[in-house]
Amino acid sequence: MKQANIRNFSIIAHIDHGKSTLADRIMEQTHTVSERDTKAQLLDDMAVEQAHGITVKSRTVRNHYEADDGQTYEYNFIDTPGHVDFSYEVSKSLAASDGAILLVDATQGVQAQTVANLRLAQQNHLVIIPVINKVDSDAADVPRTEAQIQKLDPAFENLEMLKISAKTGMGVHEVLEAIRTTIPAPTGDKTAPLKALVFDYMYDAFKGIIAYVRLIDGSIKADDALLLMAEQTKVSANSLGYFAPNMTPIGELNAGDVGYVITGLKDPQLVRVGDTMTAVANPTTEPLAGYEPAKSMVFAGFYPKDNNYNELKLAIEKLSLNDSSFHYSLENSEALGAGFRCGFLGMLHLQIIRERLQDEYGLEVLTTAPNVTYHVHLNGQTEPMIVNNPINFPEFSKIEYVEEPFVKAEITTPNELLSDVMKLAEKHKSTLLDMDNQADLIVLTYKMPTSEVAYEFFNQLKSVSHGYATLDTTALDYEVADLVKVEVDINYATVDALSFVVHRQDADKLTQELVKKLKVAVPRRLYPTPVQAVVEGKAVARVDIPPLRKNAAVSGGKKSISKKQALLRRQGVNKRQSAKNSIDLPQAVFNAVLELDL
Ligand SMILES: Nc1nc2c(ncn2[C@@H]2O[C@H](COP(=O)(O)OP(=O)(O)OP(=O)(O)O)[C@@H](O)[C@H]2O)c(=O)[nH]1
Repeated sequence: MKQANIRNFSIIAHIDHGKSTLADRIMEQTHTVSERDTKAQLLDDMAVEQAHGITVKSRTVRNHYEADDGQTYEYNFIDTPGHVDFSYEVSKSLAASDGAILLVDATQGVQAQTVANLRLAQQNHLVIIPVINKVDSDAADVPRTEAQIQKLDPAFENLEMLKISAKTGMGVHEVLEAIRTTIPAPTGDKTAPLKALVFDYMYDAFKGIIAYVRLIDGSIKADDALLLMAEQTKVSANSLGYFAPNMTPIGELNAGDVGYVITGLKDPQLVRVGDTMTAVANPTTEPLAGYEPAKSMVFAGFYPKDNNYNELKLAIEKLSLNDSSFHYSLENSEALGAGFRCGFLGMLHLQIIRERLQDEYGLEVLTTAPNVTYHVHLNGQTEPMIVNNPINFPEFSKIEYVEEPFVKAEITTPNELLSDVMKLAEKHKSTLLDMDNQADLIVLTYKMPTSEVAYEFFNQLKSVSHGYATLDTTALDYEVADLVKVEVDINYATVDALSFVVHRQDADKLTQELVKKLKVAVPRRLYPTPVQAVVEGKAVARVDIPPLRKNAAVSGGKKSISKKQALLRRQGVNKRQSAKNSIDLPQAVFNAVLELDL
């Protein structure tokens, strides 16, 4: 394929505006797949994606398009996820594209994520084709949607926009033509030293690490000796090809192409998304700019449930490779043993990783309460202690002060929901920095503690705005905060894995809520079990879990004395045993903490 006949593009859209449906139609109309094969949304085949109805992981698919000018074009479509937790994935896909289709649902109009994704595309200097979708729907308001899009960018002002139905296929041919006529062909030099952007990775149990690449210059042939520049890792191109949408081997990838390289490499630690791939024989001198590594916002402990630590370790390693914004390190808890401290972009990300462990690896994990990274300044120390695990949060008498991270939170909301959204933000310790109009939407800019945004805020925002408001966050600096560690004692023994850190002002309310939940969640025993929440050495909330059976000392009046004595002896044995036994806690106990509105 001549380079002039290649187009690399993405589709960017607000969630549910029809991106996957349009991708399916494009694959059908270019005969990449037959209509029969396009069962329910081909691209969203990951089980979690189907369960959540959202695209999590980016895919790339090569299509061959026979255009109206009589020529055949190679259309590399790079799918992007639509959720805010995954904007990191979006930037990766966009860096590999030359243009983007900005898809807007005519029944909803421009939404916050439309604006946020457009901004990312503009930062990547992509040519943008706005397209209005769902025009077949009775609820569509095409003129209003068109007017909103026109206000987003001066370039769209007098533009005649494409109006389509991804569902019926109407107008999709015009989109295919616009891709050819509007998005530029890649401009690389096939004869220059190899320079390829590794924009994603996948792990395959048999084939090892598979790198997704966009070739900027040069070419790759099977068996070429390659170099991943970040870690100076040498690999061999065991096999290469493209996705159509299944892996399709090919002998050579050239400048401008998007495809995959099977490296055979087994160690996930040696590869990095955003890396530059070059040839050992004739390496490029200048690596590509790559990406900023994604910073974790939320941390939580993952512990194996059924003694399958090694299996869990392997699964977590593979997932972190496949999802470069998911980080982990090893950790230990007295209550739960060996486990992992995992870093996520947000709570939805955490939930999705948990589900992927279950769906793809059959592994259930115990999850501890989420937290952010704190800077703890100890008395007499100049450097702060970096704490991202409540277990390591130092004892209060040693602490001079604590700092927590803040974010700039940009909330885009329809005008009529403004007051509800503002009330919610205020509840989460925010400071309003700015207020602006964009199309028919209001953009509110707040400064907020990261912990307030990262846990439940997004779900609450979705709920008060019926899904119409969206959120975009950028990290700001650390600031002093009044934080305390809450410890949970069960039967007078601290269960370290249940500890969490909260703002002092919320500690009372949250600990009361917590013990109430624990009263139901902690398994009953033969004797009453006290559960208390402790803050700075003082028990601030307490419940007693009732015993499993009637206590011999207070009931069983009709029983004979010897039977009572036997029962008392059994209870005594149980008490002594339990003092020695490590406590076996079900996920329900951890959920009691996870469900708190921290
Ligand atoms: N009426 C109508 N419905 C559509 C059209 N395109 C998509 N839909 C429906 O809109 C819903 C969302 O479509 P998807 O293609 O899954 O949306 P998406 O943007 O890929 O969603 P995410 O992957 O979650 O970002 C589905 O129920 C589709 O059937 C259209 O042109 N007309």
